[in-house]
Amino acid sequence: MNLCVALEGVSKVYPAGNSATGDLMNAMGGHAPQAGLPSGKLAVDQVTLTLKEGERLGIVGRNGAGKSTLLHMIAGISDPSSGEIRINGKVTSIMTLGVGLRDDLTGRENIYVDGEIQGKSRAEVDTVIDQVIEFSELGKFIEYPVRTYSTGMKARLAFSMITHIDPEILIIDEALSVGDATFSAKATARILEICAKGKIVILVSHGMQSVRDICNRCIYLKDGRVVMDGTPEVVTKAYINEVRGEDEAALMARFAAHVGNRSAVSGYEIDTPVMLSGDGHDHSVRIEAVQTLKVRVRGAIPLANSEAICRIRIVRLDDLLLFQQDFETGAFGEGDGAFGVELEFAPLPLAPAIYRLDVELHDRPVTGTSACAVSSAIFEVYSLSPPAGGKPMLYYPVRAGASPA
Ligand SMILES: Nc1ncnc2c1ncn2[C@@H]1O[C@H](COP(=O)(O)OP(=O)(O)OP(=O)(O)O)[C@@H](O)[C@H]1O
Repeated sequence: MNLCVALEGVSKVYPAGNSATGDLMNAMGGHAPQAGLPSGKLAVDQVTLTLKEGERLGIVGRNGAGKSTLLHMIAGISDPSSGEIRINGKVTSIMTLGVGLRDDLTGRENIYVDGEIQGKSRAEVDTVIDQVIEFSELGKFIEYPVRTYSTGMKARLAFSMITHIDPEILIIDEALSVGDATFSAKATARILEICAKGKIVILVSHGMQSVRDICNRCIYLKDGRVVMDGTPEVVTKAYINEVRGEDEAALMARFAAHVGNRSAVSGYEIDTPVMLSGDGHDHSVRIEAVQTLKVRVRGAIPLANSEAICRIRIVRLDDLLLFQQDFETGAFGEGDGAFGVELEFAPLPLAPAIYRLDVELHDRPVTGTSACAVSSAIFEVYSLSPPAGGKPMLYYPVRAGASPA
């Protein structure tokens, strides 16, 4: 028998109101319902695809693109709303590793139960059980109830069980992201072994490297549609570039909204903060890592308030708070309601990336989050000797040149 998976115009619509997320996604850009399809969330849209023996398909796409829905239909867990799925061969699916395990049974007992579900006799399971246990690296834990296992241990057991039953068509959803790096490498090698025997594998993963390592074909799913079908190298590269472009634009837009000086209460003002290196030069835009940095803040508070607080924060582009300190403005008062605060980092303990400096004025020691005045600036920390592996993309939404407002 020639193993084969064939999808012809397969669509899936989740009825409206089935999930809050589904409704929201729909409202934010779901497609208009196709003729003959019920209204609701169109999760998979007219997918036509044929997989032959020896093909290892990776499916990539953003959250909510329809990857799991597509896999569930191929695995027979749910039916398409329209279209046809033909399958030659026995489908074995690992949807979420460890979910099918019985918590009250030991690891060993679970292997027998799973064998029975797969149609194996106890004697047949006996011939592979030692290999399964060895592969799982669970040691003595194999005799303990599964409820005592960590998520990673459950994943190892489930993966070991599944790959020792010679699946014909193996469907894996994110399985390889579970477990430690060593086991994940072993799991990848095991899948390659299965593939070498000419089987069909369908893998959904957010790990582009897993897709490149395991698959020889890849589709990019976007809003339920196949927008690209090609080699894993080409498709994953195109996907990463597109996602990165969208993420960078979204992140910069988010940050840009925070940049500038704003005064919410009259009398409270902050000038754009100045950043100085150890030699006194202005480095407000680009600062070299591991150098001394001074932050100089100037502004005004009402003369009558000696309790005002100036809060300085440094936030990384992904919103991670890295530094926060409150200063009494009164103690630094320069008369006429003007205040000045200076802060020195010697050296600056920030890795190369894009950051935001927030300065807030509060009329008294901070109790809530509302400030009387705020000033924010974006800056880049760079290194003349960047670590191997390139720049972390999330932290680099723009090239050098972002300037404080
Ligand atoms: N049971 C359901 N009822 C209603 N809508 C659903 C249901 N399951 C999924 N959806 C919606 O269908 C769309 C596709 O979901 P799906 O889980 O297939 O995407 P995915 O690509 O696997 O996402 P992720 O990468 O986050 O797992 C999403 O908009 C999701 O909200």
